[in-house]
Amino acid sequence: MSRIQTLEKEIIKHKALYYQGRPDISDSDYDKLEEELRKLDPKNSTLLIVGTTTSASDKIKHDKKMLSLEKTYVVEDLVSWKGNEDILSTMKLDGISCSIIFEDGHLTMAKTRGDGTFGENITKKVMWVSNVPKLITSKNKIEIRGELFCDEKSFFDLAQEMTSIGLEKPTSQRNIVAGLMGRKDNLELCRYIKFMAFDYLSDERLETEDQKFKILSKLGFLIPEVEIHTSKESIQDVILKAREFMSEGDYQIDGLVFTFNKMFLHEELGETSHHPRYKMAFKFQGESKNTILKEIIWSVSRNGILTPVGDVEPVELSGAMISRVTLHNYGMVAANNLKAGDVIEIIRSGEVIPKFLSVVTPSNNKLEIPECCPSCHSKVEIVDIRLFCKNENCPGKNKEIILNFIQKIGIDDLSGKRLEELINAKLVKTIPDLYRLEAADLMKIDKVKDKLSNKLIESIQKTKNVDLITFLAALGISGGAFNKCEKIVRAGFDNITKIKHLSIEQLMKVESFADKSATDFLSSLREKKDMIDELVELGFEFTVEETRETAVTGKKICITGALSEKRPVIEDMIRAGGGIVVSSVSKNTDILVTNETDPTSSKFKKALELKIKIITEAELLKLLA
Ligand SMILES: NC(=O)c1ccc[n+]([C@@H]2O[C@H](COP(=O)([O-])OP(=O)(O)OC[C@H]3O[C@@H](n4cnc5c(N)ncnc54)[C@H](O)[C@@H]3O)[C@@H](O)[C@H]2O)c1
Ligand SMILES: [Zn+2]
Repeated sequence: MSRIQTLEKEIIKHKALYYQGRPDISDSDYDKLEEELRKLDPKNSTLLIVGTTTSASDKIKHDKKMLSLEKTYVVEDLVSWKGNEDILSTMKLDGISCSIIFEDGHLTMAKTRGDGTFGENITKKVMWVSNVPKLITSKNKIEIRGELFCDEKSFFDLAQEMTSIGLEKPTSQRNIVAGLMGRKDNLELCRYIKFMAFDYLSDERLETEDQKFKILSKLGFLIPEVEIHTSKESIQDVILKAREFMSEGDYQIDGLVFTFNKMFLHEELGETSHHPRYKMAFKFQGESKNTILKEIIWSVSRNGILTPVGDVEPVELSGAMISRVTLHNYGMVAANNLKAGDVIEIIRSGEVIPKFLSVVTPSNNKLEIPECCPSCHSKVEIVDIRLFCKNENCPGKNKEIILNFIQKIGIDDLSGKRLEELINAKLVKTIPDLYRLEAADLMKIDKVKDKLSNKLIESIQKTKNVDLITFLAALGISGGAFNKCEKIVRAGFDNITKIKHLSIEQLMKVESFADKSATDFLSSLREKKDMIDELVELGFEFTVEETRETAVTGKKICITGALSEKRPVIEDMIRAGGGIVVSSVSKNTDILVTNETDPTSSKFKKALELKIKIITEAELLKLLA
């Protein structure tokens, strides 16, 4: 058999397994097979197959074909595809696609995508999906398309229920959805599945894509957050947001889907046999590998959540050696019965922290869930899928709060280890305590000599003159990352008094704050008011940098190696020039700043590999001038 024939066979086999929820290989390994075939035979018809043929006896023909999506990993591709048209973005859920038909207001049929032409009848199962309305107000025949998916909390509950009734534990949030849709019994388990709608097909003539989402929402369907983009900057913003969601969100996404907003363009552009030309998926390239989980380490975070990190046998993933992966939360550990010795699949996508994906081979060890906080030993509380230390004075939690502040405000000489010594010596309990420290205090702790303590005090005191956005971002307000605080300050809330008196109405008018995010932000800010007053009393003064239009405006810039000034100083200069500081190099990075001449750092090597512009500090200063 030729290599081409072998690849064709392999691809078809793996597709069939994957769409039944029983993949044999990782997505990145599967993608490599497609890539290889594309190189050998770009027009091979196997590459045009949508999904997999269904072997089910109950096959239903789709009125309109259900296609796959064209994908890219590069922002520039999206921007050139967009041209001057407005495009709309939604998160790309990683579940299985589903079409639901309503006639005379009643749900009459639900089917999978199948091979795009014929789908499998899953009506009985979808009847169990509680967030799918079974009766709607529209009397016409309409078709709703969307994704069936399983969120973290439901996965946790589902895994428990499946074990309790003697079924095999589900392997992953994605696979279990396909698995349940293929089951002949226990249909009630489908009540743990949710549906998110993203397409509306009817005889109605609509002008724009976003009208569809308004209709879907009115009919009672859960819809993804929709944003319309007119510029490259806003596309980059939403990609950044999706990236955050990938590591922190409670359901799985594998990118974003972009669609031309004007419906007449859909007709004009049409479809290939594989995908519509008016849609484009932006995916985060991820590589996954198997490794051994050596130990689960729990630590308490600044919001009191006990987070599990997996210490794994080092493996190389997308050019970096990985020895630690996030195991997300208690729910994930419990639902997957994670324990030392398990062989697990881990993934690293773009700049996202490497994370656990699924268990490949379980070990014989026992699942161990901590009963006490690793820092203060008080009893932990279980809230849904998270373990909490609710002790207000938990030293571990306080250390994380203060350490976050130290790093964000830029007290470079104060390491986590030294902070721990200060906390243990009862010299520091809160952030303001840092600013009350005197040289004599510092000399009480081990190895801190006269000269060093003066230098440390100087570094701390220097940060009292701070850019307002940096200060706010350092406070650790919930939902108050740098880019969010920047939006608030740039919206005219440019002094601390205005910030302290922010109202919910005002905040909701600021870009990217909605009802819930605004409420969360304000209640968290309120808790920190006394501390802000204390810091002001200790002599804090805030500045607001004017941003200027420069040659780096809108550019994503990464720094590596030592520069003549401290990192935060250079970073502030970049931000003041309208640039965006990023922490690692990816395809989306525009510039790497370094004074290295030889590629020693991994960022340097990666930038060379991706042909990203590399400039020196001196050249950066010229661009900022
Ligand atoms: N591991 C394996 O063995 C294996 C085998 C086959 C395929 N795969 C993986 O499957 C993927 C390819 O599958 P595909 O062809 O179904 O394409 P896809 O899943 O990448 O994209 C198409 C689907 O995205 C879904 N979608 C989710 N959110 C959406 C939104 N907001 N708007 C529009 N659509 C949305 C739709 O259901 C649509 O059918 C690849 O990632 C590949 O690695 C893996
Ligand atoms: Zn604690």
